[in-house]
Amino acid sequence: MSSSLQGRAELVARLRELNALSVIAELDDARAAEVAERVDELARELRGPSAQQPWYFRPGAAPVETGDAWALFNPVSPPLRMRVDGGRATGTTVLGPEFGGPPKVVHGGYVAVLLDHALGIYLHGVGRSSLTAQLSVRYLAPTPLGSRLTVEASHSEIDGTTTYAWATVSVEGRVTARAEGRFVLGRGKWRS
Ligand SMILES: CCCCCCCCCCCCCC(=O)SCCNC(=O)CCNC(=O)[C@H](O)C(C)(C)COP(=O)(O)OP(=O)(O)OC[C@H]1O[C@@H](n2cnc3c(N)ncnc32)[C@H](O)[C@@H]1OP(=O)(O)O
Repeated sequence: MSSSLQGRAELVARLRELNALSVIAELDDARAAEVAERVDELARELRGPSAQQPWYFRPGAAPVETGDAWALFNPVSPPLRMRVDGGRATGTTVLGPEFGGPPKVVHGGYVAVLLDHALGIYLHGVGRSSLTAQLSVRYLAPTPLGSRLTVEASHSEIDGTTTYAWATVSVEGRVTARAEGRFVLGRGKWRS
């Protein structure tokens, strides 16, 4: 990664930490307001004309594998980098307190994001870049915060422009959530 992109990645890493600390730090309201003012000072430096789309969508802007740009450079994405190999996509991640729903448990919506993202990267990796048409998630056990999660995705059937695919989230070999879905080949720039 070029040094300028390391700067981008570092900015996002610090923002992630700030997100996490904002939900766990012991702060009274006055101290929280003080910190907010200092964060706003920083934001003022960045305000001004900016693109509508994330910078990493510009052609050639982010020389990293597809999907990694989202994980590395978007501070509200779960930090999940997937590898597609041997008919399967696999990745691992640890989600911090900012992704929490019930105490100590990953919010179900973020679990669905992990599954959908893994499926998107898998389909792109096998040359079938698709949009999610339908996704059904079975939450089999609570997905813990702060533990190493393994995310896997693959497909079961192809029917014309439709791919039926599945993904799982596991912790220590135990599946906590499984998604099955229907994905339709994207049009235009999505069509690979
Ligand atoms: C640096 C760069 C980084 C880049 C990162 C990139 C990776 C990012 C990865 C992250 C990505 C994360 C992933 C995301 O976030 S993807 C974003 C979330 N998904 C969407 O926004 C999709 C919105 N929907 C659509 O655009 C269209 O409705 C689609 C494209 C889905 C279908 O369009 P269209 O209707 O024109 O297609 P068709 O007429 O050829 O139908 C085909 C077949 O499909 C059936 N069908 C259709 N819809 C549905 C439905 N809703 N449920 C069930 N079935 C449905 C339909 O009946 C037909 O079946 P059959 O009659 O043949 O049996």
